[in-house]
Amino acid sequence: MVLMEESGHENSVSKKISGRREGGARGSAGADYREFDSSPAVFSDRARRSGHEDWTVNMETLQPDGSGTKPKLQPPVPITVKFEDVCYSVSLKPQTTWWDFKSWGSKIAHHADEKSVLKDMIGVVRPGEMLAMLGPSGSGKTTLLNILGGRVIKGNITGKILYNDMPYDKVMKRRTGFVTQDDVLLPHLTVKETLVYAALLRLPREFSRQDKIKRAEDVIMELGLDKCKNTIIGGAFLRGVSGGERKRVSIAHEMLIDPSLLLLDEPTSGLDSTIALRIILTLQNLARGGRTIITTIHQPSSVIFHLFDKLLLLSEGHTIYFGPRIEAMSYFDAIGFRPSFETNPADFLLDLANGVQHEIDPLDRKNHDGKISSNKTASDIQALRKTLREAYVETLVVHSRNSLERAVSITVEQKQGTKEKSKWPSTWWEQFSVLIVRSMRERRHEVFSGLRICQVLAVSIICGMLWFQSTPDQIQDQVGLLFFITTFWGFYPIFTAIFTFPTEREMLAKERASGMYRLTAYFLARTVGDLPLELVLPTVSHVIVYWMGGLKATAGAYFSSYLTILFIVLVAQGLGLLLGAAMMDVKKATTLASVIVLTFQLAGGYFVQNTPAFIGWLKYLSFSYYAYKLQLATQYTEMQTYACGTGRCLIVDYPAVKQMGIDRIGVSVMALSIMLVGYRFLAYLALRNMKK
Ligand SMILES: Nc1ncnc2c1ncn2[C@@H]1O[C@H](COP(=O)(O)OP(=O)(O)OP(=O)(O)O)[C@@H](O)[C@H]1O
Repeated sequence: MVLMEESGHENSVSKKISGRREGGARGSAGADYREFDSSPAVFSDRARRSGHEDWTVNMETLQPDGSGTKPKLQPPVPITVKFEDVCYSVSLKPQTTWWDFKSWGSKIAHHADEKSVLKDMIGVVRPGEMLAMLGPSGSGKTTLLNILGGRVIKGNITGKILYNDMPYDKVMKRRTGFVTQDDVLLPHLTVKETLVYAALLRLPREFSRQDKIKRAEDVIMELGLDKCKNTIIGGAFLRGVSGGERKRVSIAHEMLIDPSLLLLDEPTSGLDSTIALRIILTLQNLARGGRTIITTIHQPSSVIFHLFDKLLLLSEGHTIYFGPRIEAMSYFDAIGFRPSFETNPADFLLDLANGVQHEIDPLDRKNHDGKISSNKTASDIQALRKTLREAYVETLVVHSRNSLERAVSITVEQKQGTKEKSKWPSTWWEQFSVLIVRSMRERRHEVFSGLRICQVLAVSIICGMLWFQSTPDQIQDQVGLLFFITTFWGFYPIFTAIFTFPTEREMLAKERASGMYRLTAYFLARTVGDLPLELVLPTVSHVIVYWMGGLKATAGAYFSSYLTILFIVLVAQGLGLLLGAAMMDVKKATTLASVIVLTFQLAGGYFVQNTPAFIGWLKYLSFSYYAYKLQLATQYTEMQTYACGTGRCLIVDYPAVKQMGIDRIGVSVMALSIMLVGYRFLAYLALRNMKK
C-alpha cells in the first residue's frame, strides 16, 4: 500500500519535472529492505531508470572526463566512505571564570558531564552515490559530516571511518571538498577574485596559470554566477552578493578541484526552491561522474528528496534509517509507520525523527479538509523515538551488518600512512605570491579606508600645529614630541594587526583543512603583504609632523628618524600579530594589548625617570624605550646645547635625555631587531597550534 503511495508520489513528481517515470512496482516492504547498501549495479540501473538526464542545467562541463573544460582535470578517484559504530561525545565542563570564586566551587563539586552527540553511526557511501543526512535540528548531522570530513578534533570519537579502506590522510584531504554551513569567504574579494585565487592555489601544478583561471571561469558559468562575478562577496555589514549566490560561491570553491569526495553542510539552506534544486542537480551530476557526495539537508522539497540515492535519518544522535532513499518509505511501512495522507516523504520522515506522527483524525477522515492530529506529549515523543531506534537496530542485526567490511580501528588507522605521496598542489613560492596578492586585495579597503586616512592625517596635523616649529631650546616640548611620535607609531599598528588572524581564523582553518597551502606561506604572505600598505600611513604622517614640528632639518636626521618610525611600526605590528594569534579572540587580545601598551608607554622612559629598582627592568621589555632612545639620538649630538636659565646647557644633561642617554645605539637596534623577529616567530608558533 505504502509502496504504491510512494511510487505514485514519485511518478507525480517525475511527471511534473520531466514527464518521465521513476522506479516501478517493487516487492514487499520486508523483502525490499534486504540490502543495507546498494550495489553499484543496482545503483547504475536505478540511475538509468531515474530518467533525470533531461533536467540538466548547463551541465556539459561537469562530465566525469571534464569534457568542455580545458585542460582536463584528472578523472575522480573512486572513493568509498565507510563508517561503523561511530560515536562522538563531548565533555561539558561547568563554566568557570577565574574571577568568580563561586564557579570554582561548582567546578570542583561537579565533574565534567559527558554529552553523547552521536551514537553507533553506521553507513557506507560509494562512488556515484549521493547520501543525504536528514534529521531535525540538533540531531547531529553537522557533527557527523565534520567527522567524516576529518574536521573534528575536540571531543571523543570512537569507531571506524575508512576511505577506500584507508584512514583519512593528506592525500584524501586534497581529494575532499567540504562546503561548510556558514560560508567562509573573504568579504572584500569579488566572486571572480575569490574563485581565481582558489583555483591558483588548489589546482594541480600541471595546470598553467591560464588554465587555472579558465577553470575558475568555467565554474562561474556552471553555477550561474556570471552576472555577479564582479560583485564583492560582502558580509554582515557590507553589502555584497545575495545569500544564494554566496552559497554557490562556496560550492564553486570546492567544485574547482573537482573533488572525488564532496561533503556539504546544508547547501540549500536559505535558498529559493529553484536555486536549491539547481544545486542538488549539480551535485547529482557530479555524483554520476563517479564522485561520492555526502550532504546534510534540513527540509528538502519532495523534488529534491527524490534526487538522493541514499538516506541517513538521524534522531537525537541515533540512526533511525540508513539505506537507499527509494526504500525508506517501504522500510517505515514495514515497521508500522506510514503517512495517513499524501505528504512529502521528507516531511514525514522528519516528523518521525522528531517523534511525531501526524494523522488525519478518523472522525474527520470523510471531510476533505480533515483535521490533522498528532501524538505530541513528551512521553509519546520519546516512546516513538525509542521504538524507531530499536526497530532500526533490529533491522541492522538481521540484514545489514555483514555487508560492511570489517576494518581496523580508528586509532590504529591514524598511525598508518598511505603509500601514495601527498603533494602540495602548488609550489611554496606560488602559494606565497597568490596569498600575498589576495591579502593585499582583501585589505586594500581597510588600509586605505577614508576613516583611517582621516584619523592619521588629523592626528598628524594637530600634532604639527601643537609643536609648530619647535626648537631645541624648547627641549622639554621637543622631547615630548619625539616621545609622542614613538608611542603613537608604536601602538597604533598593534590594534590593527591584532585583527589579522582572528578575523581570518575560520578561513585559515577551512583552507588548511583542505590542504591548500603551507602555513609558512600564509603567515609570511599575510605579514609581508601588509607591509607596503601599513608603511604608507606612517610615511605620510612623518613628513607632516617632522617638518611642521621643526625637527632637525638635515637629511641624515630626517631619514634616521623616519627609519626608526618604520622599525617601531614593524615591531608593534609583530606584537599585534602575536597577541591576535595567541588569543584568536579580538576582544581578549585587545584587552591584553591595552594593558601591555600602557605598561610599555609608562616604562618607556619619558613619564617616570626614577623608577624603583624592583620594577626598573620593565623598561628593557618596552620597545618604546628603545625607539625613544633612537629618536633622541637622531636629533641631538653630545655637544649640542639648549637655553637654560641665562646660559646654555648640554642637551645630554637635560634630565629627560640624561636618564635615557643617546649613546649605545647599537644595543637599541639589536633589541628592536630581536623583538621584530621574535614576536613574529612566536605568532607563527601560536598559529601553528591554533585549535581548529
Ligand atoms: N563540541 C560540542 N560541544 C557541545 N555540544 C556539542 C558539540 N558539538 C556538537 N554538540 C551538540 O550536538 C548536537 C548536534 O549538533 P549538530 O550541529 O551536529 O546538529 P545538526 O543536526 O547539524 O543541527 P542543525 O540542523 O541545527 O545544524 C547539538 O545539540 C550540539 O549542541
